[in-house]
Amino acid sequence: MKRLIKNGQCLVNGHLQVRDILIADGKIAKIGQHLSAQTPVDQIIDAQGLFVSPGLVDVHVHLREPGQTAKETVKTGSLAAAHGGYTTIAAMPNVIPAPDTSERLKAMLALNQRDGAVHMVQYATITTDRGGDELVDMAGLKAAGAFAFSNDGNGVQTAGTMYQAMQQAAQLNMAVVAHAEDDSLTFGGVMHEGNVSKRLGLPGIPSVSETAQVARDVALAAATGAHYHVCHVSSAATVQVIRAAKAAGVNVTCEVSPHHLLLSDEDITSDNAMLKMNPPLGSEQDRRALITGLLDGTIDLIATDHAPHTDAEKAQSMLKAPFGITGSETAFAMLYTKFVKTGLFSLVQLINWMAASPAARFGLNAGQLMAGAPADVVLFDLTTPFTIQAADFLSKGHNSPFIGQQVLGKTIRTLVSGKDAYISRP
Ligand SMILES: NC(=O)N[C@@H](CC(=O)O)C(=O)O
Ligand SMILES: [Zn+2]
Repeated sequence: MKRLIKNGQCLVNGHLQVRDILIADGKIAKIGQHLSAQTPVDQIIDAQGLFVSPGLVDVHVHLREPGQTAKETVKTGSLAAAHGGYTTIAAMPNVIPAPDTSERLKAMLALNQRDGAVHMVQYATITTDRGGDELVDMAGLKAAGAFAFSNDGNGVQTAGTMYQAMQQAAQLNMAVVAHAEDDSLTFGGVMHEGNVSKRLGLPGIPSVSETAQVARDVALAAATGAHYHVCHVSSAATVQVIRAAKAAGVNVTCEVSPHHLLLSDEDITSDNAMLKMNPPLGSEQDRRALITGLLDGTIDLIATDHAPHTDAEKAQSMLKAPFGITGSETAFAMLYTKFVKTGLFSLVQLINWMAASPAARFGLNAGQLMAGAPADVVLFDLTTPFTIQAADFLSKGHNSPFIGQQVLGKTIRTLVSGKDAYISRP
C-alpha cells in the first residue's frame, strides 16, 4: 500500500517547506516535490494548506487499565493521543496491578499491543507496587520490555532506595523517571501554598516538596551516573536545581506539562477541581521560570501527564477530588495558540519539544519526518479556529480546564506507521 501526502507545509530538517511525502510499507519512502508524477500510489491525501508534522511523542500518560477502566482504557487513552496528534506514548505504571514483575509487565505489553491505537511503550515501577523500599527486578523487567522505571504518582521517599535503583539503572542503561515529591513536605495540601491558597482557605503544598527531592536525586544521579528524568517540573527553584546540575555534567533531563506553562495558581479563583493536579499549578513567577527553562534548554521536552478521572470524581471539591487533568487532546492546540501565535515560541521549537526531543532523550525511533523513518505523521489545521469541547474528546476523561477555549491547531489526520489512527469528522 502506497500513500502520498501531497502539498503540505512539512516540517523537515527544522524547516517548513511545501513537500510531498511518499509512504510505503509503513515507512516514509521519500520526501520531495511532485512525487505523484514519478510514482503510482494507491491513495493521495491532499494536505494543501495544512501543517504536516512528525507525529508527537508523549512520555507521560496515564491509561488506567487494568484496574480503573471507568476513568480510561488503553483503547480510549491511545485514541485520545491520536486525536491530539501523538503517535508514540509512554504509559505510566500506576495501574492496578502495577507492572512490577516481568509477568505483569508482559501482560501489560500484550494489552497495549492489542488495544493501542498508536505506538506504545510501557514504564515498569521502581519498587514493588510503587510503594515502600523493595526494588523490582530491574534486569528482568528490562528483558521483558520495560521502557524505563518510574513510581509516578508518588515520589521514592527513601534516599537509599533511590540510590540503589539508580545504581542498577545505570548498569542497565535505563532511565529512572521520577515524580519528585517528599511526602513529609506536602502537609495534606491540595494546591500550591501561597497567597492564593491562603485567600481561598485551601491547604497548600509548599513547592519545596518537589525541589528538595529533585536536589537529593540530582546528587544521587551524580553519584551513580544514572539517567535521571524529572517528571512535570513545576517550580522556579526546581528549574534552578536542574540548571545547575546540567551545568555540572549530571545526566539529568526533565519535562514540563502544558498546564504548568499555561496556568498558574492565579487562575484558581474558586474551589475548582479541574485545576487540581500534582504537582499543583505554581505561582506566576514559577510559570515564567518554566518558560525560561524551556527556552534555555534546562527543560528538555513537553509531556502531558494526561490523567483522566471520572466526571463524578472531579465534580467534588478540591479537598476531595483526585489530582490530575487530561492533556492528550488539548496540548498541541493550546500551546500553539498561546505560545506560537503570540510569537513566544516558534512552531519549530514547539514541535521539537513535543516530538524530536522526547524521542531523542529516550532513544525512541520517532519524532522526525525523514526517509526511512516510521510513517508517523500528523496533519494540523493552523488557520481555522475551533472550540475545545468535551463532546469531541475520545478520552473517557473530561477533566480539562481548557474546555471552552477557542484555539487553532485542530488535528485533521494522524497516521501511525502509515495507517490512519485518527481522521477528523468533516
Ligand atoms: N498528575 C496527577 O495529578 N495525577 C496523576 C499522577 C501523577 O502524574 O503524579 C494520576 O495518575 O492521576
Ligand atoms: Zn506524577
